[in-house]
Amino acid sequence: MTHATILTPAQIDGIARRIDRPVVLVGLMGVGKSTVGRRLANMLQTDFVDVDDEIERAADRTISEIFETHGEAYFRDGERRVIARLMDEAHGIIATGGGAFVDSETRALILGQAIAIWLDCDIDTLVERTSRRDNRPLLRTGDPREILSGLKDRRRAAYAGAQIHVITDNAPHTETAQRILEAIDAWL
Ligand SMILES: Nc1ncnc2c1ncn2[C@@H]1O[C@H](COP(=O)(O)OP(=O)(O)O)[C@@H](O)[C@H]1O
Ligand SMILES: O=C(O)C1=C[C@@H](OP(=O)(O)O)[C@@H](O)[C@H](O)C1
Ligand SMILES: [Mg+2]
Repeated sequence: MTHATILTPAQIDGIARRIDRPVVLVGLMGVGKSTVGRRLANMLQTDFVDVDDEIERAADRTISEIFETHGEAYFRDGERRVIARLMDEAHGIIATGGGAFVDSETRALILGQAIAIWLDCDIDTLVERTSRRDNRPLLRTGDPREILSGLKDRRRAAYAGAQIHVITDNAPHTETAQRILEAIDAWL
């Protein structure tokens, strides 16, 4: 289904001026947090930060290397620290990694200081999108579809804590970014 609404530059500008907090994208691997987040920041002419990129930069290692060398718990500690710092400094659009909002401390921090958007789409789409790159260590431990389905069940309650829920399905990046803006506009 196509979504007919196209926001005009003036409408986008109007929404941008009303956004008084950072916007944090949460949801499963492959839903589009990193790529749609960047598009959204471009549209709003604001800054974009990807938490995974910040962790990689701080550790001078890729996410896969961090998982291999130090394990997931170490990665989660870094993730918690990076988000706490970003919430202090924060503005603009922040893409989290899929597990970040599951941590209750991180979730509370984000909900207190930002607008959390849960991006959500069907498992088939997530499986297809995450198969394009081999950069998600959690999906290497078994069948990606089973892993993603299990994570969806286990994480749903945490993601549902976000103030805004946007179902993206197969809409292209720009359309998804526009839907997010419309949802923020309706929520503010
Ligand atoms: N709405 C979309 N339409 C088409 N492709 C998308 C969409 N969202 C994400 N993708 C693609 O799926 C892959 C994973 O997206 P990414 O933004 O890295 O997801 P996340 O950060 O949520 O794991 C990328 O190849 C990206 O271009
Ligand atoms: O869901 C998760 O636990 C993870 C998601 C990844 O980010 P994306 O959601 O951007 O793929 C990355 O943080 C890490 O591989 C763990
Ligand atoms: Mg990402």
